[in-house]
Amino acid sequence: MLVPILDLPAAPVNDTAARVALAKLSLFATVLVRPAAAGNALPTDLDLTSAIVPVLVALTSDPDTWLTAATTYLDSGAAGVLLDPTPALTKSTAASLAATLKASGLPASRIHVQLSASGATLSNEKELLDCIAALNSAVNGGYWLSWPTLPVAPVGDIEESADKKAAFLRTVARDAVKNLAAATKRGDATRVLTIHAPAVPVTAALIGAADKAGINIACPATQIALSASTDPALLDVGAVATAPLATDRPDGLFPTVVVDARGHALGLAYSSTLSVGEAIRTGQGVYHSRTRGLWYKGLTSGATQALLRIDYDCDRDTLQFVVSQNGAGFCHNGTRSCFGAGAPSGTGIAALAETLEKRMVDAPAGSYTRRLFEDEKLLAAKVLEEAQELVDARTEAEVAGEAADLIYFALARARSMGVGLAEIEKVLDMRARKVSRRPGNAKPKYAAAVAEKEKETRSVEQATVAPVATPAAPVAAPAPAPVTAAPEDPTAGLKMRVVDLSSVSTTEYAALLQRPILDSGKIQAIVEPIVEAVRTQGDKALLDLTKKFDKANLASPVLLPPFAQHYAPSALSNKVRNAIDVAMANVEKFHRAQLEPEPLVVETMPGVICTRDWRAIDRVGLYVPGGTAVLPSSTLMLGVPARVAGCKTIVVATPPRADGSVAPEVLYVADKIGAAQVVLAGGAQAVAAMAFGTESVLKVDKICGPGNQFVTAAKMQVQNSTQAMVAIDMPAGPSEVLVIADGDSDPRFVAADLLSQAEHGPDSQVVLVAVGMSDPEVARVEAEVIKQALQLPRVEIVRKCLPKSVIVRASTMAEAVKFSNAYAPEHLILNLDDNVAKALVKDITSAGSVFVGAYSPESCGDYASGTNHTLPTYGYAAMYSGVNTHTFVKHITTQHLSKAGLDKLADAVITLAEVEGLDAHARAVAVRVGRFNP
Ligand SMILES: NC(=O)c1ccc[n+]([C@@H]2O[C@H](COP(=O)([O-])OP(=O)(O)OC[C@H]3O[C@@H](n4cnc5c(N)ncnc54)[C@H](O)[C@@H]3O)[C@@H](O)[C@H]2O)c1
Ligand SMILES: N[C@H](CO)Cc1c[nH]c[nH+]1
Repeated sequence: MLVPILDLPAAPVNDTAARVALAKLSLFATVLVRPAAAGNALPTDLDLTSAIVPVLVALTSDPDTWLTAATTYLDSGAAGVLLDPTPALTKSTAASLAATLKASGLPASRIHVQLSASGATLSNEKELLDCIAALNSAVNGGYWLSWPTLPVAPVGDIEESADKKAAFLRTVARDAVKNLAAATKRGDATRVLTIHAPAVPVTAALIGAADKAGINIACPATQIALSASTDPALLDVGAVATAPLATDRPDGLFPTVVVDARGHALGLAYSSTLSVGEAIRTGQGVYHSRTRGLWYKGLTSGATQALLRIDYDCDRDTLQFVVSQNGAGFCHNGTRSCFGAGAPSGTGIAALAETLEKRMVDAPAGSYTRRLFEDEKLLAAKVLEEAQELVDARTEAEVAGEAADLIYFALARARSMGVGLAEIEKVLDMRARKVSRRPGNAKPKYAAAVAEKEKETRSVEQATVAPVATPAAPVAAPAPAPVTAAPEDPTAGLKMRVVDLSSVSTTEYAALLQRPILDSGKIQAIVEPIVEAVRTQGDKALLDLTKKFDKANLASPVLLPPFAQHYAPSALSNKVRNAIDVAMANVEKFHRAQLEPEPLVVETMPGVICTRDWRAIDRVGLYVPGGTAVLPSSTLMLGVPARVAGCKTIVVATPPRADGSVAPEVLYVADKIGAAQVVLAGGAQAVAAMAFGTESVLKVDKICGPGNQFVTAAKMQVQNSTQAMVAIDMPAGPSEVLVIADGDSDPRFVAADLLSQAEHGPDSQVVLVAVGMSDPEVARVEAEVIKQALQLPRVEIVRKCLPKSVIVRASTMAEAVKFSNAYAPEHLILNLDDNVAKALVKDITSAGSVFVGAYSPESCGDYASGTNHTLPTYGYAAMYSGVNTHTFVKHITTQHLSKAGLDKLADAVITLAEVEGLDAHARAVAVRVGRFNP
């Protein structure tokens, strides 16, 4: 087939000639649309459905630039992009281009790649075949062969040859091109080789012969006459459009199936080169009547057709005209279709849309449809009502019925605003062509409404279950089911309990120090079989558990570096990369400073020298939580100190998303810390896999990182296993914060800090110690908490956390500090005047990390200030430190005693050995200092 090359004028592209040319050429061809300058944006209203847009690929630079350009063109609806690499591809650059493409997630079916021929004889055939082989897995659109120096083929030879295919191959394509065309098709048949050889005059015969060899021919659109022309130098558009066709009919016509935009057959007609040319030139349904010759459909009846597209059939002897039929219809009997009257535009949604379009004009006054169109409020209420009913529907029949109702009112709403089904479908088609995806989260107010509704349903369900337990009532009509439940209090679950330290008993005080966690026995009972399954069954159990808990069906439980190959570069904006880089730099600075530069050397007695030095732990496993939030910050908080310490093997484990992928932000950090693998698993199974190792997962010596109760329990369990021989950092469970504030603290800051940890998970706990605050001051904080919580997308998690949280009223700062030390919070925020807060730090004896003053929000420590955010929870801050560089090292001591030194120490050692009755110990000294002669 012919592929026209259309050069757009310089921006702004408002050139009508270019638009008209694109519209006409798109009727029968895929068009290469070249912006005036490479990479230029194209007008958003340009219909690119049949267009391929070139994108320059600088192989030696950051792929981000060309990937962004390609994504933008594909998002604007372009059928494809033609990647034009510089320098010309080699086998190895083709392989890395394929890897980049695969990782990018761009659809292979819309990717075309430019190859370059080097000379008249295609001397680089082997190289081109290698490139095609390397690219085929990532390229399913097609290949272009640019062949500037191809010798001019004798036009006459081609046109006059009886065997056009043979002539074509002899003079233009040669055997090498046949090979390329075959390689292009390998695997599936969708790819086509397109040759652009400017030195070869393009003729209809050339296009036809090439098509038979499975090759497209490209030529500038300016060489095609798109309106009536007598210029012999121009190609007739009808001739080039029908060039690939062959007919065995004696009259030389091509049978033509006529269908509407939905593919419903309207009838059968015949075409000739002349009629096809006229159809393209006029954009109308024009055919060749076997009795009357050229036939402009509807010229006399008014039932004209707008031509939407011309398709070729598989063996190139039949055409399909896709049209939009006007007037009565295609059939001479006045029906839409020659195959029976049928429904106006088919059935279902299309028929409904057409009925509504008619009703908009002719619905009688007072009819329901007329009311709907005229009463905007009624229509709006019906759309909302039907949407809710669809959400509430449970059985298949209910869902089908409610969806039908919603579609009816949605189409009525669109029609009343002048929007028809065609426009809606156009939007849907454009969206289907977009390659960059939005997260698709619901707006907070709708998410909250659904959660509320769920609660409502639960309470209705409970209410209907309750009567079972009550004595049987006398026979009576069943009570009517509640139609609508009373609206619930939106502040439900957002109030914290308030207690006053001055009035609590010792038992109550002790209870306030407890965390809202499940009974550890219960958790261990859940975790134990999981750990055991992974220990004994390795990968198989790991994959099964990942399917069960994370809904991901994986072929392998690990990803290998470089991890950038597992996500599209465009998935990670420069803004996010920069933020991660800033955070990593600060965390590295703080953790590098923790390294002990020199071994500790102490001469305890003359001639007795003791030293202590450190070595990195060889293999470490970093658990990065991923159940309810993606935590690249935890990846860097663990990975940076591990790398700074010099750990040789770093394994990262994180729960995969249901589609088996891992957040690109986590993978970006994994690459930066030099991780050896990313284990696609979460919870107890991930911990067990790293502790024992599996066929795919590397065994580690120490497991670090935070997680939910299951993760923490599994860490505690494997550290006790002599088979695992693995250490852990500490119990870093559900996040918690304790804020000490007084009457001068800004309630907005206090509330924001409490919520920042409350949003982590339902088992988190937040505590406010309010020092000397009056009732109105406490009330202001409570009101702020509610106000800010209601604005959070994760408000439903907050609702589960706050009822387990508490406001503790203390009379004095000393009382507050005493309580905080006993609670030993993971995070302690001193939201107080700077000087007061700074002075208080020395009194803090137990806390994971302290945030000093009103302008030190905990979030800074969570992400980027430099301190670590993996910290002990549950009160373990009383005896554990948070993760730091030392977490990833172990210490080794040495000693050296000179003869004189041993002489001096001998007495003490021999005496103590004798006290313990360990004579051999005593003799090991005595034999050296001449007190024992065996
Ligand atoms: N202390 C710290 O330093 C720190 C830092 C960051 C995050 N956190 C905490 O980490 C936690 C992350 O929790 P998360 O759940 O979002 O992610 P997670 O990755 O810790 O846990 C998810 C995994 O839990 C397992 N799981 C879930 N329900 C289970 C069940 N019923 N039985 C067995 N296993 C089950 C699944 O395997 C799942 O993959 C939060 O509590 C957060 O507060 C703590
Ligand atoms: N607050 C958590 C530690 O308990 C760490 C974190 C990660 N992302 C946000 N916060």
